[in-house]
Amino acid sequence: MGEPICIKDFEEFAYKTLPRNALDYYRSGAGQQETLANNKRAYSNYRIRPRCLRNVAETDISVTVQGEHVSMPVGISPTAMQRMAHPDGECANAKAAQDMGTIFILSTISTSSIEEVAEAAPRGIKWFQLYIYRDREVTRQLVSRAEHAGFRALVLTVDAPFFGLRLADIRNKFVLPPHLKLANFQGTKSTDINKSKAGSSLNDYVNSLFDQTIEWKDIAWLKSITKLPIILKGILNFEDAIMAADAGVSGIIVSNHGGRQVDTWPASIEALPEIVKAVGDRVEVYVDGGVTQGTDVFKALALGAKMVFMGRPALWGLTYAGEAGVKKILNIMKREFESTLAISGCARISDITPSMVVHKSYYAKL
Ligand SMILES: Cc1cc2nc3c(=O)[nH]c(=O)nc-3n(C[C@H](O)[C@H](O)[C@H](O)COP(=O)(O)O)c2cc1C
Ligand SMILES: CCCCCCC(=O)C(=O)O
Repeated sequence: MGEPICIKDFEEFAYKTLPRNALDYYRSGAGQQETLANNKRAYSNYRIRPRCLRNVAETDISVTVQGEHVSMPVGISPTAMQRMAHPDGECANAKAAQDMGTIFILSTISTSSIEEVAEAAPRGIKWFQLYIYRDREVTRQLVSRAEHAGFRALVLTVDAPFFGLRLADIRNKFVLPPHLKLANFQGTKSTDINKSKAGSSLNDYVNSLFDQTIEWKDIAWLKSITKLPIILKGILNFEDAIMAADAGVSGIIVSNHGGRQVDTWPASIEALPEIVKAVGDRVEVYVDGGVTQGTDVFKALALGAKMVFMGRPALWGLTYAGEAGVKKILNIMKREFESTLAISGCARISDITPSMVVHKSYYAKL
């Protein structure tokens, strides 16, 4: 293969290179993986209706997110255990995002610690993704460490009280390779996913340590222990979006967890419009899942997202060349989005209007 020039090229490289245990963990969706496939396919159900003769000589793709200047509306979603893709793992990913001026979200389940990532990318806009542990002291400490390390927001994942059934991980009896650790928990029982079990060790980990009792009232608890803005990740309908806004969160990531939790949940882009309609002006709305092209970014923004995030593409970039690989991925997305924007008649993001993206049925009806 020559130099990769689109996200699919990086994916193909990773599929040929990564060990089976890691590749299957990264690529899998839940069940028969319909939602996983649909996340991508659903973008093809939308068409861009371009405008012309609108002076696009100079383009600006920067955006303000949670009050901060971000160079492009594409950031990096939290994905666990990135050192299986590259020895520098999350540190390399965060550095690439810093260099590109965009947001990096660190997973609780990372193989580089909060402090290591902060040291690697001190100037980057970093958000910390939080899972709430039954042991609230563990949770409290994660929050406090993220605050001290300069993370600027907490992303509370609300779609994973239990772990989705990912068949390949169960068949492979997934274990984290012995040279790697869950770096935020050195020396505690929360590190224990290196040992072989009957099925995937991930299911055991989540089911025994995450707090399945959390409810809307726990958002108030989280707010009481932090000053950071709270963003809920994993909302897929307007009812929950309204409750999130009522609970005083600062943002929502419309997400089905990359199709990894329950198969046949809607594609994220399908769920986005009803959420934007319900809460668009009250909280910032972002989306992830299946974003692999600049045209996807344009569509998501026209449908009301402020920003999109990508999970797996960054893992494929890491696999290819660590920090440089993720930078290449982000540069490709930047170039593709700039090209889509300008050639469709927009010089800046505020020029994108809802009427510029329609469901494909619009044309069937004409
Ligand atoms: C390998 C992998 C690990 C993930 N780990 C986490 C995690 O630790 N926390 C979380 O909130 N979401 C996690 N996610 C979900 C991502 O944050 C994101 O929602 C999803 O990957 C977006 O879809 P995409 O991969 O098609 O871009 C993970 C996804 C993948 C693929
Ligand atoms: C060790 C448990 C892994 C938990 C969560 C990681 C994740 O969210 C995923 O989708 O995988």
